[in-house]
Amino acid sequence: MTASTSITIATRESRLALWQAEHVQARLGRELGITATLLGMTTRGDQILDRTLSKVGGKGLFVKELETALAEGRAQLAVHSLKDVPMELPEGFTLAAVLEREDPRDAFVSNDYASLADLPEGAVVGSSSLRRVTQLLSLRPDLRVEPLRGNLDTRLRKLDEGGYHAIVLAAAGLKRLDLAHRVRAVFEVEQMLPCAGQGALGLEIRTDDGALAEALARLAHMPTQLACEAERAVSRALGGSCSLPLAAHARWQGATLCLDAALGHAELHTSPLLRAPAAADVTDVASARALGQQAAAQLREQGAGAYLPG
Ligand SMILES: NCc1[nH]cc(CCC(=O)O)c1CC(=O)O
Repeated sequence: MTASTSITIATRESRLALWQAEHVQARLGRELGITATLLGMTTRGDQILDRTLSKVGGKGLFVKELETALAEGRAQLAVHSLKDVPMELPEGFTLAAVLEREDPRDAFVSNDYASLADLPEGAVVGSSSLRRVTQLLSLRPDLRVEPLRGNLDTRLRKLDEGGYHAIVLAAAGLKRLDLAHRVRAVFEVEQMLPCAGQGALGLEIRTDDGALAEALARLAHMPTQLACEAERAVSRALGGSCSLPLAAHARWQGATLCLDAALGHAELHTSPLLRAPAAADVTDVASARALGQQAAAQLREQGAGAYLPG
């Protein structure tokens, strides 16, 4: 790619998606000399607000329309929150780079309470994420967890309208939108293990676009990319479905990647969580994925089979 190259970035139109696309647009210009324009699109995932996404087709709903734009040549690059990207991309598409991760943790957001521990008995907490629901109930079985969908602004508005005592959101999204002041407490990862890829951005392109792949590789942050490879491999090894209450988070200690995975029961949200800690020296994608597969195997040994949807 030359300095005069210009491309189109396909993006969803939520404030967060646009922030992320503009962030990548700025980096393309600054670091690679590539001019990019944005193509905003509405996806099915943005339109379905009344049902839990896992029941209507899951994460893929946020990326399909963007992939169609890539396939038809209306755009060359799609910017995604990595956690919304399915574990297996359709034939013809590839993740060219994963960018350095923002804070991967979940945040406790409330107008009246400083932390989860402060919530009164039986308080109502908003979340539609099975991963968050199972972990919340394992920390505080007395809570009532109620569905909460929509983009970040919508979810905050529903909190402010009084529908919930508190809600749980990704810290990364709130920080990116200058909403960090809404965070009352950040969950330590041991308490509320994040989902695979949380806080990271994934850059998706057509597999046949070799020149763009080569250019984007320079934006990749390898420690994040390998950590996310390990996290995503856990999910892939368990079937890759987003209707699983599955958490996977990896951290570096020197050259060692420390991966934690937690699985809740797909239907009985009060069943105890299964946990698999695993660690290995990781140097490349293959060793990162092997670590994720090892954690998934540990979950299976603990009885994950009975936790997976039938
Ligand atoms: N599922 C929606 C979604 N996708 C990415 C983020 C936040 C940013 C990120 O985790 O990268 C969010 C909001 C949330 O989970 O609270």
